[in-house]
Amino acid sequence: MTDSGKQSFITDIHQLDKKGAGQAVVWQEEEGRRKKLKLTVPSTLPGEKVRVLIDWPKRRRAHARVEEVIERHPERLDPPCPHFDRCGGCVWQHWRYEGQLRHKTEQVKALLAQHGFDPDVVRETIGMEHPWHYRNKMEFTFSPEGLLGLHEQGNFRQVISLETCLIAGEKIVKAAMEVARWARDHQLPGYHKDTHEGLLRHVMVRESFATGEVMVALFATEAPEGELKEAAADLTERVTKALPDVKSLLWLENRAWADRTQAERTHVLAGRDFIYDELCGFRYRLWFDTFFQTNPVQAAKLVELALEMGEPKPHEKMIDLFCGVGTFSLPFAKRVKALAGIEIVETSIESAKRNAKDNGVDNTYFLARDARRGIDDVLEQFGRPELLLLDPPRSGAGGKVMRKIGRAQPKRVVYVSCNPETFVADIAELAPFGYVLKTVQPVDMFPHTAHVECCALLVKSS
Ligand SMILES: C[S@@+](CC[C@H](N)C(=O)[O-])C[C@H]1O[C@@H](n2cnc3c(N)ncnc32)[C@H](O)[C@@H]1O
Repeated sequence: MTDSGKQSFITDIHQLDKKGAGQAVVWQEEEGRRKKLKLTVPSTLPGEKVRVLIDWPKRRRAHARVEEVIERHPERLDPPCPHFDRCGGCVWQHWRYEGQLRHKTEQVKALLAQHGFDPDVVRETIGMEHPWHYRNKMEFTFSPEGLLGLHEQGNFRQVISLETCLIAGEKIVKAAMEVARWARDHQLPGYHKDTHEGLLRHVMVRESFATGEVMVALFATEAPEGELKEAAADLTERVTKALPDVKSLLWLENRAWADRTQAERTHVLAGRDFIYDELCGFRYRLWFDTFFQTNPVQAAKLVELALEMGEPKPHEKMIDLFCGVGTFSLPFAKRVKALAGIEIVETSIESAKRNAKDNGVDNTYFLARDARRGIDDVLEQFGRPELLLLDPPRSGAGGKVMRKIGRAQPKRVVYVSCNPETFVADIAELAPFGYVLKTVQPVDMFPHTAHVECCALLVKSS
């Protein structure tokens, strides 16, 4: 027991949890009985012996900070980012990249085996050659004091003031620092989530690695008018001077209670209200709220992989379910007779249609509909597809959608997943329809985090 009433324990890290933190168990004698406490210990690795300091909590689980690593994992590194211990952006900068990739492969294999699938269909995870500055989009938050930064690990109320970020594109960091200096120089107040007072809420920066174009979007509770007009003009001058690649500088009014980067009104301070990006030779217009793959280097590999696995043919019809703005639709449409894309967000569908037109793709049919209803509508109007690709959100497609896919009987299903757990549950629904899992290829879209993306092929056996 220390002077502060905390207790010190030496313990072994036995495994990692789903979010990438170490797990350990410690025991305490209390009134003659041994009590067990499960610990979550960020920034540790399996097999390490560590000293932690904790308040013994009332519950059986607690978060603990490492005081000392007594026995180090052979792949442990000194994390290069000064914010690593506090920032919620990365969890594994203390682990050699090869170890991260190996862990991701093993995680997918173990999950498949647990659900009765053959783990040998899983290939080694495809990593990045340079796993730094890979993100093409970041959202930063203002603290009530007006400091711009990222959320603290596990604490969405606390903002860590930003000095650098090693996973964001370099222009993104530069733009965010410029806006942070501007806010400080003008002494503009940050927004307070509890009282709903204050002005500055978020900054979202997008950078196209292909075209070089940058979008900077500032979210505030008021319009850039009246007393704010001068400050807005100064923001425009500073940002466009420091970053000539900013082709879209936006001031977005957001008065909603929800803590999201949404807007009631858009004010274009400089340039247009979208930027151009490119992926696999296709050109896309991206607005501030357009979903687009955030690691373009790995996204290009993912699209190539999906094409390789799906083997689209010129006489075939295909469905792209959860198609977004058409990242998979356009390259596939070039190789099939006709493609139908289904997506719930209307603006994404408008964008997909425009992207198809901009790229000279004229055999697509895009439908803004919930996947469940969309499949029925498309099957009715379009007929049975030979090939179906799905790329659902983290929650997965769900049993009803998967059974509809099974009944539609495409010959081949390519499943792109950002959550192995929902992926395994979804593909289990296809087994009774005669689908066999042929290949699972994990692709590391988010180095230094525990996220795992996979591209898988299922083929109808009879
Ligand atoms: C992981 S993203 C994939 C988007 C696209 N394939 C891409 O690579 O850009 C998942 C998409 O599913 C859409 N979505 C979420 N729920 C949906 C639903 N119930 N029905 C149809 N689309 C949905 C989201 O809007 C999002 O665009």
